[in-house]
Amino acid sequence: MTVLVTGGAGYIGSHMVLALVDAGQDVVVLDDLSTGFDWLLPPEVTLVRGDVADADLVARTIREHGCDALAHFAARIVVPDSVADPLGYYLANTVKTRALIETAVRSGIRHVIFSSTAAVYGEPATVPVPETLETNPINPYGRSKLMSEWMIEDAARAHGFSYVVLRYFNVAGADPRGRSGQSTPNATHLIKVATQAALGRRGHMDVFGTDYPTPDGSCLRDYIQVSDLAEAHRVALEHLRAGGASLTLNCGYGRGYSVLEVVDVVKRVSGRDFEVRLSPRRPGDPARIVAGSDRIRAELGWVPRHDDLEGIVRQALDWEDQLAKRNRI
Ligand SMILES: NC(=O)c1ccc[n+]([C@@H]2O[C@H](COP(=O)([O-])OP(=O)(O)OC[C@H]3O[C@@H](n4cnc5c(N)ncnc54)[C@H](O)[C@@H]3O)[C@@H](O)[C@H]2O)c1
Ligand SMILES: O=c1ccn([C@@H]2O[C@H](COP(=O)(O)OP(=O)(O)O[C@H]3O[C@H](CO)[C@H](O)[C@H](O)[C@H]3O)[C@@H](O)[C@H]2O)c(=O)[nH]1
Repeated sequence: MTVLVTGGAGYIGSHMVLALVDAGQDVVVLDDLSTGFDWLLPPEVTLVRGDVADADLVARTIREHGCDALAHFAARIVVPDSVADPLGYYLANTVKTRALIETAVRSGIRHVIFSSTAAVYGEPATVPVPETLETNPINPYGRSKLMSEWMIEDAARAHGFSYVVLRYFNVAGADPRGRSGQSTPNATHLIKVATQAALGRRGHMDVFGTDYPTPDGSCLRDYIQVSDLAEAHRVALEHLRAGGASLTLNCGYGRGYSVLEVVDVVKRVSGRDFEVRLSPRRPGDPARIVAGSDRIRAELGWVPRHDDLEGIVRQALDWEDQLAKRNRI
């Protein structure tokens, strides 16, 4: 029984690959390397380079590797880009997911784990957000992912596979053993940007919006450490393979930090000061989003081990050192 991991050469997918390999499981990665890196993968893992919408390639990969499960990470992920290029996002995240699920159904995949997002909730009136809250995405990225959730639910009902949809909140940090981390040179994620500023790899950073209805005026987010998230996938897969029911689960810790608080933590942990510009709001950003995390703990027995913002920032800084040592910046 092998797991097909799409987007496995990316930031989060590569941590899932490590979690599976550490647990002694067989994995094959399908990735077009558009934003991923083959050097993030452990040597024992096969990388098939190609597109998730290439039905022949996907069917052949599933057949040749004897895959029973699919973990679908491949996507475009930047909220403001999705506002600028909605049709590109619907193609990458919705149309291609439809094609992939069709091939998976035809090829006999039994279990699907799907990377969804807190962006499906949009601008919730209260936080933390339970999974039962009505979805109401406010940007094309969130809409593109919500449509995929619906397709997976409908296809599972019609074709008899089981699924876990995981709605990630803000993913951060790196593998504690230094094997992977956020490696995109022009990444837009807050903790990556702030650590690059701390290390002098950027001249300054911007805080996008200080007039939000939050305690300090900057946006609130729930930062989940990437190996804790990978572990959630591993236990979700175990649940499905044991015959467990399909589920939709938030992945977060249930506590929000503001952008300004995160910047302070990066300054404190790195011991470096850097220029922070208070800039206008970025399009598509909700003011605050924090996970209700009771359901994943109850349903999967998931126990996070890295719920500590300082530790997450330290891992992100350590990974930047690794990138420099490996000449990857
Ligand atoms: N990073 C976050 O904070 C966050 C939050 C919520 C949800 N997610 C979701 O998690 C998933 C992974 O995100 P990430 O942060 O690791 O991004 P990433 O860009 O590092 O990884 C995406 C991977 O998918 C590959 N890919 C993209 N399109 C492909 C295609 N058509 N065919 C084959 N491979 C393709 C890329 O090369 C890359 O390796 C995405 O589905 C994203 O929507 C991420
Ligand atoms: O240089 C920066 C980068 C970000 N931010 C702010 O920091 C917060 C977090 O921004 P990120 O870009 O790190 O993350 P997002 O909240 O926009 O989105 C992330 O989390 C979402 C779920 O909450 C989605 O799933 C998405 O894929 C993922 O990128 C936002 O308020 C953003 O405006 C800054 O102020 N300056």
